[in-house]
Amino acid sequence: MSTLSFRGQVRYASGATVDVAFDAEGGVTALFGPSGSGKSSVVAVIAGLLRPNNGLVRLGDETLVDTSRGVCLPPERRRVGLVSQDHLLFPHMTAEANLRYGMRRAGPAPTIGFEQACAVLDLTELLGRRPAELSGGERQRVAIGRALLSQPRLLLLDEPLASLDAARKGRVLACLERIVAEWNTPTVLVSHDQAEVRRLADRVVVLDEGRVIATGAPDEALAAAGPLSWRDETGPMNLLRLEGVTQCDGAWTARVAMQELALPPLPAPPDGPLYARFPPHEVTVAPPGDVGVLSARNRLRGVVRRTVEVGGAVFVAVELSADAETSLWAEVTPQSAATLGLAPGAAVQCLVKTSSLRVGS
Ligand SMILES: Nc1ncnc2c1ncn2[C@@H]1O[C@H](COP(=O)(O)OP(=O)(O)OP(=O)(O)O)[C@@H](O)[C@H]1O
Repeated sequence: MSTLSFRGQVRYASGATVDVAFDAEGGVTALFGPSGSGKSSVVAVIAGLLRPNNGLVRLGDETLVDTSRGVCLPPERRRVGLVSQDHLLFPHMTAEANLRYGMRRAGPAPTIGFEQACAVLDLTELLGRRPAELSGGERQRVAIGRALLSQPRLLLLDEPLASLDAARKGRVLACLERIVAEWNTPTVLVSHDQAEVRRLADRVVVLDEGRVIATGAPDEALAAAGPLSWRDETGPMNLLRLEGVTQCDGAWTARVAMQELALPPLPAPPDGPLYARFPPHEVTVAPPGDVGVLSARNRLRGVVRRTVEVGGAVFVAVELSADAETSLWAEVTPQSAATLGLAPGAAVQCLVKTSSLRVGS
């Protein structure tokens, strides 16, 4: 198993600096962060497309970059399989020829065979087609297959799902899950999608403004990184993984941290993991105990872990009882935070209207 040890500093002429260090020991390591946080710079340094001003990058016992000794291996000698958003398949070659091109770069004792890769990535029907005759998701699967067949010591996936719609995303995600389970090739996944990260990653490195602001298991690292990193395209967003989703008399419910959550109606029984998304400003914080009759059906009990003031609002991280791994953010005014005594250790309940929840994969 190749461990990636990354230390790199890049200073751009624009004044932007990326200064990042992390270790990735097998499994899937996600680089997560908002736009401009430095993810692509780190990928480019690992792949050999960008030489850092200072850096020491090692993969297993091989040194890819050591600026102090003037070492910077060219991309083709790194055995890093890169799949990026603009999957660069050869347009004049069929899917099969693209895949076999990947195999030409493999070492003498391949561990991943052609038929096996086609089966896992669902490519068998597509082999005779050229890239222009494939959908975005199909092209992405061929690109992943080609990278895998080159027997990389490290798979580098740079936002592999970014340009796909929800259905195609689900299909490629399922393929990635199978790849991880089948071969356990050490993988670095770049993403700004929390759900993707939680589903695939063993550990997360959260970047912001060119620095590492948290690392650890997905829930832990994302919670530690604070509300500004818990974003989707619409702004700060909570994301809770739902367990035991069931329907009874037309009402859908699920469990989160051993507590019950009432869900809005779902079109169909879930196929794969489901998440509830809701913005922190949709959460009402109340003291524990009876708060009387309210329209909000969801009352999640927890303990305040920390508070962060951002732009005149107070974001409160609440660790849900019975599962300290799961937390959510509530946004309140400084006045409410003071009145309610929202400080670390305070017991609270978080009221969330069912209609505020968006449920999806
Ligand atoms: N070629 C360049 N010249 C000057 N500045 C750059 C260059 N490439 C990146 N930067 C700056 O370096 C910082 C990190 O950028 P980087 O592309 O690594 O971030 P990112 O997290 O990959 O962003 P995105 O999610 O938008 O791709 C940003 O401030 C960016 O403006």
